[in-house]
Amino acid sequence: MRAASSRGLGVRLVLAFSLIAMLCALAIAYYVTQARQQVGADYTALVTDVVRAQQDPAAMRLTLDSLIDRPDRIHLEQLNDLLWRIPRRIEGIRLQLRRSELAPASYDELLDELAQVESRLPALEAAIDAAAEEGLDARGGEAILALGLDIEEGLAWAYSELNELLHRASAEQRQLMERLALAVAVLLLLLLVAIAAVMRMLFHLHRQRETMRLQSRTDDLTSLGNRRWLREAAGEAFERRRRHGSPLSLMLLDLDHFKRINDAYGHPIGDAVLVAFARILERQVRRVDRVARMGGEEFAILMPDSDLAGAEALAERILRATRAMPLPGPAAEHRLTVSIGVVEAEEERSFDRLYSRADQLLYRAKADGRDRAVAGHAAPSPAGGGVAVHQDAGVAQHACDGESRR
Ligand SMILES: Nc1nc2c(ncn2[C@@H]2O[C@H](COP(=O)(O)OP(=O)(O)OP(=O)(O)O)[C@@H](O)[C@H]2O)c(=O)[nH]1
Repeated sequence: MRAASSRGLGVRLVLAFSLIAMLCALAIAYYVTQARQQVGADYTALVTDVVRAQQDPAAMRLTLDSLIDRPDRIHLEQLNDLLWRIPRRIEGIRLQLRRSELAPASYDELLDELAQVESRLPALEAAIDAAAEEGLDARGGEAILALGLDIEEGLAWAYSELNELLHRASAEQRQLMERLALAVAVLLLLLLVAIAAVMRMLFHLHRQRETMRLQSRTDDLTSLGNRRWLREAAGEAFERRRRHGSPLSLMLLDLDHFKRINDAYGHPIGDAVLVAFARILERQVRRVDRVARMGGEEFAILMPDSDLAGAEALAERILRATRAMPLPGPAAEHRLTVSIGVVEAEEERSFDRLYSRADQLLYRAKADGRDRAVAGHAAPSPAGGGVAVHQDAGVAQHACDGESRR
């Protein structure tokens, strides 16, 4: 009974713990994935734009070189295209930087440089327009080259610094997120450990309570159930009888002249006899029967699904087994006998009333000479003194056997 309920709680605790552990594992996995994706996505977009923008100074340098080598209208147009594209790129990067998590102090200088580049663009644009209208002479070419190189240099420096800043920030943020993820994982792990400890404690408490409950229902000497345990078992048996109408019998057993064993061989031998008798009873009964020590040298057997005839048959076997029972140590020569009262539940609905009837029959068995079972119906006699007893023939025969052995 104890093992089953402890196992039930154990299974429930393990299931609950597994569920919590699974949820924690899912939460960690989700958090780490999200954190990584988030960081990567933010800087990837900005870095991509910066890398694209870095092509502008390179293109500017190339176009200027081509223009100097071979002054041609097409190079002027290419420069014009660049002048149209550069401010848009700068504006896009400026917006993204301001929206980013980067500290403004880390990129303000770079934005200043880009602003200066932007401020130089109209001059270059004017020089290109002039060259386009009036033709490119040596002075115009030098002016375009000087202005263009200035812009190219500013852009190249600003974008390269920006690129480095983004890589550094990205690496730092990734590291930070990894540390955060680790911290969360450790916290969750600690939480799991705490939950496991609480569950373990609950499980132990439950087992302890079960053990105490069991101890309070167990007879220390024989390890049989005690009176309280039998009363509870009887409650269930009466309930089953009420629901299914199945028979229910009770047998009370009291060892005969047990005091003599104690007096002759000492209390420890008396204890050993009680234990040996308990084992005899356990061997004789069915699995559904409930054997208890009611106290002293008195025992009881509750027999669910057993009518009076079945109970008498069991009493008969017990009488025989008790007589044949070898007693321990110095008491080996001594023969033990037992007196038994057997009843089947009738109108009564409580254990106490059933017990009281069985006790009356046990009393009769003792009074009639011991080493016998008296079974049947016992009720206060009309005169109010004794008990009315129906005896089964077989059991009555044993009573005679018992008498003849004296
Ligand atoms: N060794 C031992 N003796 C016990 C225990 N509990 C009760 N007894 C003894 O059992 C004896 C019961 O004596 P009685 O009530 O006179 O009954 P009896 O000698 O069996 O005589 P009848 O019942 O009339 O046949 C007493 O000596 C108690 O001390 C126990 O746990 N161990």
